[in-house]
Amino acid sequence: MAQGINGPLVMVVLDGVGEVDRSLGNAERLAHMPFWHALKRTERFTTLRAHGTAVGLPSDGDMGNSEVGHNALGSGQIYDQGAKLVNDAIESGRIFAGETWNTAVRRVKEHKSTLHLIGLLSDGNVHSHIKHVFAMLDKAAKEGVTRARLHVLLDGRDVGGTTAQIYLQQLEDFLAERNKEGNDYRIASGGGRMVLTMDRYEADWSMVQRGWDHHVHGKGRVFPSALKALETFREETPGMIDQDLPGFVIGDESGPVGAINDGDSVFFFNFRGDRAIEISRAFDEGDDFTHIDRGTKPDVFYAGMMQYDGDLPSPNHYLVGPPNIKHTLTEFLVPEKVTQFAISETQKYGHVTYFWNGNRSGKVDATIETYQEIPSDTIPFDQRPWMKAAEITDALTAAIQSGQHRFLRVNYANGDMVGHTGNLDAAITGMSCLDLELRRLLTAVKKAGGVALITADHGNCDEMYEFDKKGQPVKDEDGHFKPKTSHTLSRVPFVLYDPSKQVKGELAQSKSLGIGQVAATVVEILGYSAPKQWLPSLLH
Ligand SMILES: O=C(O)[C@H](O)COP(=O)(O)O
Ligand SMILES: [Mn+2]
Ligand SMILES: [Mn+2]
Repeated sequence: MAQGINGPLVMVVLDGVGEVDRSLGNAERLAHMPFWHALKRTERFTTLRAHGTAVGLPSDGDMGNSEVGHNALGSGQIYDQGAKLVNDAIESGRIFAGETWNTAVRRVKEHKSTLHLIGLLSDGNVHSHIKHVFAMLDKAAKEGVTRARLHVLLDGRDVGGTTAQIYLQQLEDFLAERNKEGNDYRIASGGGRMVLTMDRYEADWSMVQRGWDHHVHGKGRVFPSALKALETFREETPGMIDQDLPGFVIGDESGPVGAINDGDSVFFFNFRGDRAIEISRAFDEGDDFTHIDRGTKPDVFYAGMMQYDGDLPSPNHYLVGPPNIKHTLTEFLVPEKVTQFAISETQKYGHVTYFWNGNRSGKVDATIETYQEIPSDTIPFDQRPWMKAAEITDALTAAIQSGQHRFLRVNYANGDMVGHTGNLDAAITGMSCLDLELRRLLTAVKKAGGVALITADHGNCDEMYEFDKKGQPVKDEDGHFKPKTSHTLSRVPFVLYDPSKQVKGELAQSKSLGIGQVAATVVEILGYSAPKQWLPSLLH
C-alpha cells in the first residue's frame, strides 16, 4: 500500500479560468474573490501552459479547449489531437484513401445523389476547421461528385462573436469556383451552434431536433441564401452573437434546395466529439432511438470526421482515427484500488468523465468509480451565472464526508460557460459565486485531513474583451470594448492546498510547465511513482 496523504485528494478544475495579470476585462480579477485570491498568495502556487503544442494542438496560436485540456489532465501525456490528426490525414491524402470516403463517394455517384457536409463553419480549430471542408469538397469535385449540399452551424464561440459573414462569404466564393466547373454545390441549411444540432451530454435534445428538421427535412424559415438569412437576422436582432442565431433553410420556388434523401451520403465534419455524438446517433441508430422525432428517416451513408466515442462506439463510420489515449490516470489508479469520484453539472459532466478518460464514456471499474451529474439549467448562462456551483459543492462535500473516495475530481463550469456569453458582468457574478464554493469545499477538505489541487483546463473569462496584438483593447464603432466569447491563450493557475502540511516539496516554477504534468503530481501525492510514459510531476 502506498503511503501518500492521510485524507482524500480533491482535484478541482475551474473550467475556463486563465491566470492573467491584467484587470481590464478579466472576470477572475474583477470578481469579489477574497478567498481564492488569498489562496494564490498563501498556498503553494504556480502557473501552467494550457494551449497550443502543450496540449497537442497544431501550433501555439491555437487556444486551449476542454477536450484537449481534460485529455492532458486525465492522461498525463500529450497526444496529437483531432485538429492535427485531420490536418495530417489530409496532407498525406490518407483521409481520402480509406473505405469511408470511398464508400460515400461511390454511393453518391451510383445513385446520382447528393453529398452532404454538416458541421461548424469557422477556423476556430476547436470542433472543426473550414479548410477541412474545402479539402473535402475539392476532392469530391475531382472524383466526379457533381452535387453537394452544405449545412453550416454558425460559430461566434470559438471565433469572434459576430464573424459568421466572413466564413459564409469564404464558403460561397469557394462554391462559386467549384460551380464554374459544372458542379451544383450549395449551402442548404444552418443556424447558430447553440440553437441547432450541437448539443452535448444530452443537455437539450431539442437542439438536435431543430438541427434534424432543418438539415434533413429542409423544414425551417426559408431564405434565398445564407448571407441573406444572416443579413435579416442582424436587422431583426441587432447585437445577437452568431452562436445564438436561429435556424434557416435555403429554398426556391420548388422547395428546400438540400433536404437529405435516400441514397445520399452525409459527412459530419467536426473532429471533436462532445457536440457531435447526439446528431451522429440520430443518423446511425435504429427504430429504438426516441430522443427526437426523426419523421421519415432517409437511408443514407453517414460518417463522422472522427470516431467521437470509443466506448459507445460512435459513429459507425469515420474518416480519421482518434488519438489513441492510453495509460490514463484512471487506468493507473483502478488496479491500485484507489476509489474515485467524479462530479460536474451536465454541461461539463463528460469533461470529467469522457474527456478525462481519453474520450471513452464507460468506466474502467464501476465498483470503485462513482460518477455524479447535476442537471444544468437550459437557459443562457448569463441569466444564471451561478450555474449549479452550489449544488455541485453540496454533493461533493457529501462525497468527501462519506469517506468512501480517495481521489475526487470536479469541474466548475462558470468561468467557461458564462465566459462564452461575452457578458463581463455576468462572468464577474459567476466567478464571485465560485469564491464561496471554493471556501466551502476546502473547508470540507481540511476537515477530512485531505489535500486539494486547483487548476483550469484553459482560459476564457480572463479575457472578456478582444485585445489586439499589442495588448490594446479593441473597440467597436460606438467606442465600446468588443466582447470576446472564445477561449484564450492564457496560462492557468495551479494551487496546492495542503492545510495540514502533508505534501513535501515545492512546486516547479518555469515557463515550460504544462497541464499535462498534473496527473503525475496527483499520483505522487497519493504515494505512487508515476508511470514512465507520463510527463514529470510539478513537485520537486
Ligand atoms: O463547445 C464549446 O462550448 C466551445 O466550443 C468550447 O468550449 P469547451 O472546450 O470549454 O467545452
Ligand atoms: Mn473547458
Ligand atoms: Mn469553453
